This record gives sequence, structure tokens and C-alpha cells, in this order.
Amino acid sequence: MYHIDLQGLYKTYPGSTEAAVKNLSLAVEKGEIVTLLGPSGCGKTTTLRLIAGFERPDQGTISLGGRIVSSKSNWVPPEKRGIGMVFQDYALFPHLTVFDNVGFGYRERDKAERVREVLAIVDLQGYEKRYPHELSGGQQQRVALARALARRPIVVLLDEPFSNLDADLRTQMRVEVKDIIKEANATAVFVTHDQKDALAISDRIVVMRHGVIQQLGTPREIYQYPSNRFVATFVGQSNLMKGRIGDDGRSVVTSLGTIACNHTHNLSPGEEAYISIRPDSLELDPEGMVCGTLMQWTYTGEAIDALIEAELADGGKQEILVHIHPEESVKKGDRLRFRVLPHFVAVVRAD
Ligand SMILES: Nc1ncnc2c1ncn2[C@@H]1O[C@H](COP(=O)(O)OP(=O)(O)OP(=O)(O)O)[C@@H](O)[C@H]1O
Repeated sequence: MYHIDLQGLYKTYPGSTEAAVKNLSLAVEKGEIVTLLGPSGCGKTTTLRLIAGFERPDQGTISLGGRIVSSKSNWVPPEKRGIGMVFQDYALFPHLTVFDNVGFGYRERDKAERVREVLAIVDLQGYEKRYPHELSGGQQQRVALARALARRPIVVLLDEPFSNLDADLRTQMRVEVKDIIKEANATAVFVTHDQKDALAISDRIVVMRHGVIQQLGTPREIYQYPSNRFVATFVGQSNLMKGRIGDDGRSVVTSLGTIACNHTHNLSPGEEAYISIRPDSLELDPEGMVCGTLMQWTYTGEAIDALIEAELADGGKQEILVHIHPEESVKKGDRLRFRVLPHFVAVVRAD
């Protein structure tokens, strides 16, 4: 039995001709952190709102903790679903102290003890009497998380929780929030359009587009083996080449040359396929098979982000993005050669 079980969900908003969510099924284990990732309008917030009970699906079933909360014949309202929510703006009550914010709506006799317990999990002991405006952004977020966890929810839903934080704090909070959720042994569904959030925090990622799941997998699976062109370019940067599977079944013949790859999605020799080559998968090598001219470059500290106009076997040209080692010295107009490293090379389906 799954802790969260979504089956065949459809949702079309009144007045809209296109469904926001189409035939969406997703099963989440207890204690898992799953992220819904995708561009604006792909249906991730709608999915979260369906789980929370703020929206009603047109079709499909939702079970939380083994109980059906939404189906043709069942409907459990949001406040009875055992949901803890963390919103983008944290939604703390400004006139209430940290203690009262965290304990809000908690009616059990062990309230003081439980509030202290969750404040310890989020590392805010001693802050009970402060007001939200006396806290930093990161601390406010930890209060919001403590409030969501206080009632031992069946599932914690987090809607773009990092979007109000500056870049440094965001990086730190990704780690902290993940640790807190794991320590509380909570099951969580995140919504974000930021791939770094998703890669850092999730056990599994659901990549969505136009209301449809494009790929479901661990961060490593999604990054290393994107299943289609959309996922390859939405999660990380990617150079896409058209080709066909080589006779050995473990390579793709492209106009850059024959490129070995570890994963071919069970496509057969001769079948048409795209290959996704991450910018880190090309390395400067005077003997390398890929040859091109450096058109633009940017030094980022970690690498030189280089735009190369690569020469193709058929006489054509294609721009490719390469991360060159930061100690290399290169200049615009240089003719460079690269070899393709097989890790971070993947066969992807066309759509
Ligand atoms: N209340 C609503 N009424 C009508 N259409 C809506 C409503 N809410 C969302 N939509 C539409 O449903 C689709 C999915 O929206 P949704 O908010 O789920 O996407 P999202 O992936 O969360 O986007 P964002 O990252 O911008 O929040 C969009 O086309 C959106 O315009």
C-alpha cells in the first residue's frame, strides 16, 4: 500500500478547453520526498491542490495514508486529510509568536511538548517568544515547516518554498529542509520550477509538461538518462543530436560521429533516436572526433562555458555547449577538438 496514491487524475478548470492535469498517476512511499518539477503552467500546483483537497478532480482517485480521500463516491475536505502545508510566503501570522504560530490549530493536551519537539527538529529552541518580523527569512521558513509538521501530518505539501530566499540561503535551506523532513520521518510533495531545488531535495522527481508526466525517477536517473528531449533540456543543459542506434546497440551514429552510450532505452539497431550530450561530457582532446570553432565563452570559476560551432560530417554546422576545464586558456575563434565521454550521454526519445 502506498502512502500517497494518485490514480488517473484529470482536472479541467471551468471555462478552460485544455486539461490542467491529464491522466496523472503517482505512488509515493512513506517517508519519501517527491518533487513535481516543470515549467510554468505544466500542472504542478493543480496536482498539489488536488492532493490537498483545494480542487476536486474530474476523474480519478486519491488515497492518503491508505484512506481514499477523493473518488467518484468519496470526498474528504482539506482540513480532514491530515495535510501540513508550507506556502511560498510561509503564511505565518504576524501578530502571533513562534510558539503560537507553530501550535496554531493544535488542540491536543501535549501542545507545549509537541511545539517544543518540532522547534527542536527545526533547530529553533529558545525562539518561542519571538514574532515573525524578528526572524530571518530562513528562520521564518523553519517556523512554517515546524507548523506543518506539528500535527504529525500524513503528508507535507510544499509549494515553491524557496522562491523568496536569496541564492546562498536557498542552497543552505535545501539541505536543511531535506534533513528536517527526513528527521521527522514525514512524507513530502514539493512543487518547484527550479531544477536545482528538485535535484538537491528529492528522492524522486516527477517532470511534468502540459499536465502530463514526462518522466519519474531519482535525480540521478533524470539527469543521466532523460527519457525525452523535453526532459533533457529542461533539467540541466544538453546538446541534442539526431541519429540512429548503431549496429552494436550501444552507440548512436550521428553527424558528429559514432557516440558510445550506456543507456539506449531498449531501442534497436537502426532505429532513429536523439542523443543528449551534457556540456560536461565533452573534453578537450587534440585527437578528439568533434571539431569546432569557439564562438563565445564565459568564465564561471568552476568552468569555461563555451559555445562551439561544431563541424558535422555532412558539411553542416551545429552549435554545441561545452564546459571546458577552467585552467585551459582559450580565445574566441580557436579551433578546438573534443572527445565525448560516455557518462552523461544518453539516448532520448523524440518527444
Ligand atoms: N483557478 C484556475 N482557473 C482556470 N485555470 C487555471 C486555474 N489555475 C490554473 N489554471 C490553468 O491550469 C494550467 C496549470 O496551472 P498550474 O497552476 O497547475 O501550473 P503550474 O505548473 O503550477 O504553474 P506555475 O509554476 O506558474 O504556478 C495553466 O494553464 C493555468 O493557466
